[in-house]
Amino acid sequence: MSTVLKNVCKQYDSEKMVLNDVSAEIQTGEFFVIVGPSGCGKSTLLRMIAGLTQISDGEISVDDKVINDLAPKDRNLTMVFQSYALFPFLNVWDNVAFGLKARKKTSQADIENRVNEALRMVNLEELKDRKPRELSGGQRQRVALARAVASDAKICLMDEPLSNLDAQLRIKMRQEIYALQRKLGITLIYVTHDQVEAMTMADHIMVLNDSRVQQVGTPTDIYKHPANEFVASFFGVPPINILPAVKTSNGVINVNGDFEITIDQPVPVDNFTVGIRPTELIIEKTDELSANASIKTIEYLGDEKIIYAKMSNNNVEIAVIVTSDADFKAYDTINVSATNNILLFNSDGVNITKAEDLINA
Ligand SMILES: Nc1ncnc2c1ncn2[C@@H]1O[C@H](COP(=O)(O)OP(=O)(O)OP(=O)(O)O)[C@@H](O)[C@H]1O
Repeated sequence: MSTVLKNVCKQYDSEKMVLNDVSAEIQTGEFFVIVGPSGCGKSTLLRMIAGLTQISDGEISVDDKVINDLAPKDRNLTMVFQSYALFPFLNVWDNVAFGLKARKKTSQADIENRVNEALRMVNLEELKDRKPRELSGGQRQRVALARAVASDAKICLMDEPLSNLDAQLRIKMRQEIYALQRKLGITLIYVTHDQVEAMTMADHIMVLNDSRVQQVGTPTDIYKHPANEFVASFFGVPPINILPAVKTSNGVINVNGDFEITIDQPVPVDNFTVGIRPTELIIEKTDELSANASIKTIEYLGDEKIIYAKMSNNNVEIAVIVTSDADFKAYDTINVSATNNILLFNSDGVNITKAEDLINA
């Protein structure tokens, strides 16, 4: 049982393709996150699943039934928008009950039970008589969530539901949405541009960019085995360092003309780049003559420091994470090297770390 997107495409009028050949399988009961930079087509894809936007080509099916031409109300799903979409003239209770009442299929007693239970689950029982304007952003978001909880839809779609909240509330609501999804066992398809939200909540993540799916996988997969340079750079703060490299001898590569790494895999001959996470770079203070980089700025993050440095060749900038007691300051000259826990990308940006064709070469 699942929601399947098969070669889904979208083109608005004569504009360029907004979504090109999008395919994925979303399992029933999973937390599925669609993530990507602004304008990559996330909301369009969600709206197509909801039936609010027509698809140009391809197929969307739920439990083996194609739903391309089904009206939104017949799709057995509920949607939480970024703007919450609450009715300003209705109080909290009536906002949550609205969809159930409109469907006319549910008895009054059932409506009351479900609305009360939904309000209890999102901790809003006390505020049930208030109007949306008398609520904080987080409370409004909870009303929108309660509405989704009260419906008996098996699939819930959320479009950047936390983007209007401050950082602390976002973390709290993130945990609440995650707990609710687990408790209710619904399929949740969640759109965000925030890689941390994607990483912390998803069972599976779809990464979109340039109108195409870059990768679908678990958070661990996506972080450890990114399909390409884009995915590698999208996840991780600060982002992975992407540096030019050349092969010097078997198993040894020279990075940016600055330092060498011995790796345990065959190395491509032509142009390639290496991806090194900020935790995998090693730095030590040294005198100017033997230095291959100098520190520009340092950010203190409590337990850690992020060191931003400039390599001596090509003005390439790097970010390194060190423990907060490491003794570095701006303008120090340093020697940079790296562990061999790195990624290799070919000239098209495709991840070729441990690629079969290299191993068999
Ligand atoms: N109704 C429309 N008519 C024409 N073009 C549209 C329409 N809706 C969206 N687009 C275009 O489609 C592209 C994808 O938009 P969409 O809103 O799906 O992206 P997004 O990834 O959700 O972006 P954001 O994170 O900024 O909300 C954009 O270039 C946008 O301008």
